[in-house]
Amino acid sequence: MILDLDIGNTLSKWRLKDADSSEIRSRGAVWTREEWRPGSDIPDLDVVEAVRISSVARAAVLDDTVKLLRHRVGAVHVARSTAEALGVINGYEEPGRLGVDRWMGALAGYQLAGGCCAVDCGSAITVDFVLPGGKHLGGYILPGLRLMKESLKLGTRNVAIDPDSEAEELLEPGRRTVEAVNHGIYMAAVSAINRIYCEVCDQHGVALPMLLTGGDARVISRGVQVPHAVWPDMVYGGLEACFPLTLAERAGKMAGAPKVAEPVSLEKIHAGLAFSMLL
Ligand SMILES: Nc1ncnc2c1ncn2[C@@H]1O[C@H](COP(=O)(O)OP(=O)(O)O)[C@@H](O)[C@H]1O
Ligand SMILES: CC(C)(COP(=O)(O)O)[C@@H](O)C(=O)NCCC(=O)O
Ligand SMILES: [K+]
Repeated sequence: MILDLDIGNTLSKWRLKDADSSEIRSRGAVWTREEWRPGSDIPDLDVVEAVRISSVARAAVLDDTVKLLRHRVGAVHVARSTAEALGVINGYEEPGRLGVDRWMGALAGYQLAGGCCAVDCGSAITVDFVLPGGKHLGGYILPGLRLMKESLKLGTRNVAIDPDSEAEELLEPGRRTVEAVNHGIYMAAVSAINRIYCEVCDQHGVALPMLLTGGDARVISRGVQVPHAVWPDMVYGGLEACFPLTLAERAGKMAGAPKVAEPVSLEKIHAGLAFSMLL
């Protein structure tokens, strides 16, 4: 069994993948915390022959995790942001400083779709661009839905956006504090994503496929007008591509990869932008 770990600022996600059949056998998530214990949080390390890790938590969290796992598991692969990988050139001035979850997402997106816009809706919302040919432009970092809400301190932090809400409802003016906050932060997130996408595609003259991942991807997806696909396992896809272990992975297959949505034409993107500038 292969254990894949995606340690984010809020949640540490894990999944067990069958090394022979490439099927996902189980998955889960625990809060990212300082003294995270893989032995007690993740079931049955005895069946695990290899671990792949993407972590943006404090270095000490990763160090402890790796130390614990090395005792129990033969192979532990830790992903790093590098200047180049799998045909993608990292756009950061200091490539190692790009969040490794963003790098994994960009690599997975490029492997799946060629040039792409990779959006990760977690504690932060990140929007990264890779052009056809593999040039990563860099990206944008915004507070995620939960962080935006907590920063307001209006006593609404415990009333989350219902992930099953329809976008039309979430974009209406709120008539209670909690609604005004939820609808405000939702509007901020989806309009920023739509606008960023249009600006960058227009500027670079290419309509890129968009891929969405992260804990808030489903609800944000409903408000994003740009054609896109949701890929909950996108960060794991980067781990698979960087450290291929199964036959399917060596053949370039990433688990749960969605059908890529055809982007709208550049003309439409340009017209939409021109219109929004008039408002
Ligand atoms: N069951 C859940 N528990 C916690 N957060 C959730 C849950 N479902 C959705 N979320 C949202 O997902 C975000 C965490 O998403 P995730 O992609 O795991 O973030 P990170 O990678 O930063 O840890 C939270 O900030 C919250 O807005
Ligand atoms: C931007 C992030 C905080 C997003 O993390 P997440 O919301 O997925 O927990 C993470 O990718 C990170 O710590 N990045 C380092 C800074 C950078 O990418 O420039
Ligand atoms: K994120």
